[in-house]
Amino acid sequence: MERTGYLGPQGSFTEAAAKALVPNDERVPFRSIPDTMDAVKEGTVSRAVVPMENAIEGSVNITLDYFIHHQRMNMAAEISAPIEQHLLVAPSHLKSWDRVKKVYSHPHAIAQCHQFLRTYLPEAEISYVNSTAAAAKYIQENQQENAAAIANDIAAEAYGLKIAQKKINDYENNRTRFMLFTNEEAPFTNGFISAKTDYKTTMMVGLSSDYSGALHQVLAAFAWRKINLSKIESRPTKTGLGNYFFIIDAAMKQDDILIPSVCEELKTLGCEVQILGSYPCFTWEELSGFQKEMVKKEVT
Ligand SMILES: O=C(O)C(=O)C[C@]1(C(=O)O)C=C[C@@H](O)C=C1
Repeated sequence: MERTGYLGPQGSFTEAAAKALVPNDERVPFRSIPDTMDAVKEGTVSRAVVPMENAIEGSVNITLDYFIHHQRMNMAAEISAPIEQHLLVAPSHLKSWDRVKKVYSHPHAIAQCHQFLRTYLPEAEISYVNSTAAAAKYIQENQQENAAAIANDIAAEAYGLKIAQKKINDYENNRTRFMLFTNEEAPFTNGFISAKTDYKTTMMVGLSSDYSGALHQVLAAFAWRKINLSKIESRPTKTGLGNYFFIIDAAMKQDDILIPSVCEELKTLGCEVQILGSYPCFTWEELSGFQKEMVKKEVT
């Protein structure tokens, strides 16, 4: 059985994503995103699931930066999952939830509920912790504190908390993309890959120098081959102000013709190019549908 690390503790969104993506693995919680990724390099686990991007707040920069600068592995699979944030309190604070003095959660969860907090808890101090589930666990362990956590219903159940306010994220259709990283070279399998499975190939591109139209030329290499890009993002190289590289997600599986020829063209332009992974992309809805079907088959 494979061991998969995830941003814990139990009850995090990341745990739910890992459970859907690799249901048969032994899942091991870690206390931070870098710790989860380090565990793969150290061999404690063979793969890691961590949050990558949220529909409201954008990229999880610590994941991207730690991966690029400190812990290079393969991007091996993606799962996107719906995210519903709730305000959780200890049972004794249920009626007085609007008088809590402090709100704990992961920075991304706080950002997803920014307007809610401004409107209903404008005086509350915000305290950032490593994950939504870590916030819920903290409230359970410190019930005397007049405080709340932003987390999901699984965490509410796991830590004996009450949902004081449901669905407090400021925008509907809240989703997060989670990435499975591994050191293994073999292609990812979880038994759910079919001919209909979508793939992405993620590339890191550094421009040779700052000249007008440089990015346009990079994008043209994809455009004339009719390769659809699902995301392009710039991140600092951390070598000086204004120095950036681009992370480009091409909506296709790595092949023998198109992707290698894009790389060649970009290199001819003087760009540095690295392929960070080519991986299947799942949704939580499709995987939980598959898993329900399997349970039904086992029962009948
Ligand atoms: O997995 C969790 O519970 C987390 O706290 C992480 C995280 C994230 O970093 O995006 C995961 C999903 C939600 O978007 C909010 C927080």
